[in-house]
Amino acid sequence: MAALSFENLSRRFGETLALDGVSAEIPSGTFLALLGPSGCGKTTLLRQIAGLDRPDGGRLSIGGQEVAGPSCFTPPEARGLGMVFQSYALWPHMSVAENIAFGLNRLAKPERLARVEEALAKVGLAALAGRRPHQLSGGQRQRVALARSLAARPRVLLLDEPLANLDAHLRAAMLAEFRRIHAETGCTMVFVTHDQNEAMAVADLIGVMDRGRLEQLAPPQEVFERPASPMVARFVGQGRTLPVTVVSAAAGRCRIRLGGQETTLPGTAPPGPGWLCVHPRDLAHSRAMGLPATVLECRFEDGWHIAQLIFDDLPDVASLPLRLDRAAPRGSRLKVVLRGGFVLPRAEVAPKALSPVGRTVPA
Ligand SMILES: Nc1ncnc2c1ncn2[C@@H]1O[C@H](COP(=O)(O)OP(=O)(O)OP(=O)(O)O)[C@@H](O)[C@H]1O
Repeated sequence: MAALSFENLSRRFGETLALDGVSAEIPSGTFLALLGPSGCGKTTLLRQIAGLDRPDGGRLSIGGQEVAGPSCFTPPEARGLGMVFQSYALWPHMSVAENIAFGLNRLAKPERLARVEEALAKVGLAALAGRRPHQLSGGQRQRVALARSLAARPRVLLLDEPLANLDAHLRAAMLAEFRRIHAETGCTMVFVTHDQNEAMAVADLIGVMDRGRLEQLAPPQEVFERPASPMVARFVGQGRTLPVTVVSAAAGRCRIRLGGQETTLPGTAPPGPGWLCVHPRDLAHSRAMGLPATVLECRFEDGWHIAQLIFDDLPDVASLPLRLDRAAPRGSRLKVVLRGGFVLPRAEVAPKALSPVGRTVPA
């Protein structure tokens, strides 16, 4: 159990700034998930915490102790961390219990055996202690790897895509397991994943990264509902950003004009150009008034009919998805109302790119 502190942490690989001045305070006992597009720096940050790599600048502290900085570097083995990778790295010639005991040689035998027993019980594998890794399923091997890390009672547990090799059902089961173990141990956990749903389901805090920067650090719901930047809005939960005009703003609410209609939504934008950040749940089919649109296509997904719509009065928007109870034929006409969204400031920028369907897309 230890807090993590990053102070202007940077790491460069040639031309690539893999970490670009990352600063954050992660309270002890947090379950932190790092999210972001491929190459944004998640693994680089995890490796810095682990001590597998040195920063070029800035400081990193674990439990209030500086472990990396201009004049200090604590090696991985002295940081009190556990790591679980997507490759479980178990010794094939050792039993489950021996694999878990492997890193505990410094302890007296009775203490070692007690730790192994406790760790096996925590991950629900007590009955399989004598088996070899090849006699286990993928999920069971993952549990052994987790038990091995837990047995050392780490201050911080680092999980690098730990579920990547498991099928969907096992992933869900292991996620629940991580959450339970986190609650039981109070261990600070840092979880790197490509899967947003996974991150949202388990984490107390989500760190969204982009091009080496920490764009937002906040609880899952806040990242979803109050994105700190257009990048976060687009990256999380199939979010979209629509160019709007902010007519007025006060007390955390913005009056916006969209497609000739005005509405008031939460946001941080001053009057002028804005981005309206929306998720599919923010759009609803309306029988009365709303923005007129045409159905481009409709498909069945996750129990919904998802219609892709082109809006008459939003020429700068390529198409937006709308959840419907019933299928809507291509070319049919609908009206759509906004049920939510968040408004961010928009800097006047760059020429707009052409989308594949020939409509302009917001930059
Ligand atoms: N050892 C290295 N040498 C050169 N470039 C590196 C090295 N390690 C990472 N990079 C670069 O640094 C950037 C960040 O990489 P990193 O592995 O941290 O990204 P990531 O967010 O974990 O990506 P992914 O989701 O694809 O695993 C990338 O552009 C990557 O190519």
